[in-house]
Amino acid sequence: MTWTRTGSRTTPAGVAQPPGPTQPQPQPQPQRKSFGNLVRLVRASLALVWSSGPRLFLGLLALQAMVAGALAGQILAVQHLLTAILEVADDAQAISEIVAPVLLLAGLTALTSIAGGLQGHLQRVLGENVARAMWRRVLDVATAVDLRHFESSDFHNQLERVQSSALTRPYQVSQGLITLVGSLLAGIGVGVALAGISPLLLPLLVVGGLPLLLTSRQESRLEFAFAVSQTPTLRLRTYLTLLQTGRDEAKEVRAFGLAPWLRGRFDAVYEEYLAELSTHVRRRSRLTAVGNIGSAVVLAAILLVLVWLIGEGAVGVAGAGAAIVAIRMLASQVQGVFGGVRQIFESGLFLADLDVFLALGAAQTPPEARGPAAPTSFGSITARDLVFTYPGAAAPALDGVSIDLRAGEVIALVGENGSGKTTLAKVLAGLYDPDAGAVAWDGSDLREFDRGSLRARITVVFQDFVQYALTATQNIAVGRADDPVDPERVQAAARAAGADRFLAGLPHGYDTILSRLFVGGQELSGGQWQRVALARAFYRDAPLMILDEPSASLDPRAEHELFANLRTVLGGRTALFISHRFSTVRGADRIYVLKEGRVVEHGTHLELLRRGGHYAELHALQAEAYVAAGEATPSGQ
Ligand SMILES: Nc1ncnc2c1ncn2[C@@H]1O[C@H](COP(=O)(O)OP(=O)(O)OP(=O)(O)O)[C@@H](O)[C@H]1O
Repeated sequence: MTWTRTGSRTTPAGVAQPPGPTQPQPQPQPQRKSFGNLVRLVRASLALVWSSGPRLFLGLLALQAMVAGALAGQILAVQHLLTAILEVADDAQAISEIVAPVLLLAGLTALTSIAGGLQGHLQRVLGENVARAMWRRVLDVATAVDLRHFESSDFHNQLERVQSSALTRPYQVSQGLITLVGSLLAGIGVGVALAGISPLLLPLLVVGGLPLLLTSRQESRLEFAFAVSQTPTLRLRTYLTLLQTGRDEAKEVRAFGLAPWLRGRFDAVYEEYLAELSTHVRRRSRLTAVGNIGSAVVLAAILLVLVWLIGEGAVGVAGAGAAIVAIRMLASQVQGVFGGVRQIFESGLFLADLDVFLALGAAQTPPEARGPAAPTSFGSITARDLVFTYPGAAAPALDGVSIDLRAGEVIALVGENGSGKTTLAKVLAGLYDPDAGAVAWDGSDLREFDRGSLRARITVVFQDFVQYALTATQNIAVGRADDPVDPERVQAAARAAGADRFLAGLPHGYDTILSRLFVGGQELSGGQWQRVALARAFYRDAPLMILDEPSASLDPRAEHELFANLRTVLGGRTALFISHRFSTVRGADRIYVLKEGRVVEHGTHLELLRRGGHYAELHALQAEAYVAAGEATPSGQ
């Protein structure tokens, strides 16, 4: 569904294009809405609401029509009641005449209230249905967009606005429309009743709503501009809240005594927001006051006209009483109509924002253009002249990198912090497309293959792998989330990663939840978690395995076992691993040494040592630490 084209680039063919991940996203502006845009917006919103709950939607419309009829009926009942009361004043015998209008008035009032309550319940359920439909779309986009978007603060601001403001808007458009139609129906009903008393009053009442319409359009623009300007502040506030309430952060906040400092920043950010909010609310209140004063002036004029009509004898006393009730009712219906228009207009501004976000998903490669499935195996992988720059970064993280992997090889990447190892791993895994250069499997560029199938052929263990608050089995089996869980393969993967023994010893074995966040959950140590992450990678069973510092948290014995058995466990699969420990790197078939985004050397451990370059220098620094005087052996040799 396309809402509007605000803020996005438009091709000559008129197709909305979202900004690329490396381009700064345009700051959304409150746009003037053309009538055509509003009609498109209303149509798209209605289609969404209809598809989310047609029966609920029809039910709401029926209730709205019922309320309209009941309101008109109330005016007539009031007029009859007043007439009957005046008759009783003249003739006490006429008291029985009062019963019918009283019962009618009571019945219609009850009907209006019951229908109103029911409407509230239906709206709640329908609103949730629509929200679910919108969540699906937003999550589809959030999980499919290029990883680079997540490096951009503009993207996060937009995502925040979509989640906090835009998701409920399609429903609000429909709700605004229902209110508008309902108020219009009720207004017509009451208007007809009022016209029967005095037709002169009708046009005056409609004019009474105009000041509100004019000011509420301005209010909508103010609201949207405020939401956009406050997104970064609100995100910072949420982040500061997380630091003070998060489980992982709690220990460091205490250890460093950060609470007062964090609270200070939190208060300052909140203070800033509250100050902006006060200014915004003052502006809105001024507009609301102007609109309402305008309406009140018109209403006073109408009442004066009514008094004049009574004086002229054009309206009787009962008619005047009923007219006063009708005027009140009609005034609120007119307000309802204009309120509905305002709601649609305001939602439109937010939906334009949502539209740009959803267009990011539309920019993903469509299924028919995804290319062939990646081959199930390869003879060689070649990366040539890779260049990659993170969005907003001044210098490239990879600057002309070339490496080769042959099937069955174990390749190591080494280099100082920030030299580009992890970035290279992500490009080789197809998570980032290089800005220049290419990665090819047996000569075919990775970009030619269907992304999903390519990812199925690669397994990656990141430095900051995810610790799922799921059972041990699920933590491993998410390695192949699309397949049914195979408990035997889960255990085999755990054995290969050295995780089998401690997982089997947990209170519920492999069914234990690996987090204390949930009842019966159990916490693991950092090294144990790393083995679980390795087991997940082994379970995935892909021909290429990329391991980013897989032994950083392992004890020396576990690390030794992992690398001593690596080739057996790999069973002919190709592995690329990143490590800072030369004891683990030395067994690799080939080592690539990165420095400032470039490969400066490559070869076997011995070749690189003999060369006496960067690798030999780093190796010597690490070796020195072990052979410092008096630490070499227990005997001091
Ligand atoms: N998400 C990111 N956004 C912007 N720049 C990044 C991002 N991640 C890394 N960088 C930058 O890219 C460069 C290479 O980072 P990379 O993580 O690839 O280094 P590395 O060799 O893996 O480092 P380490 O040994 O510390 O893990 C660094 O200058 C880093 O600051």
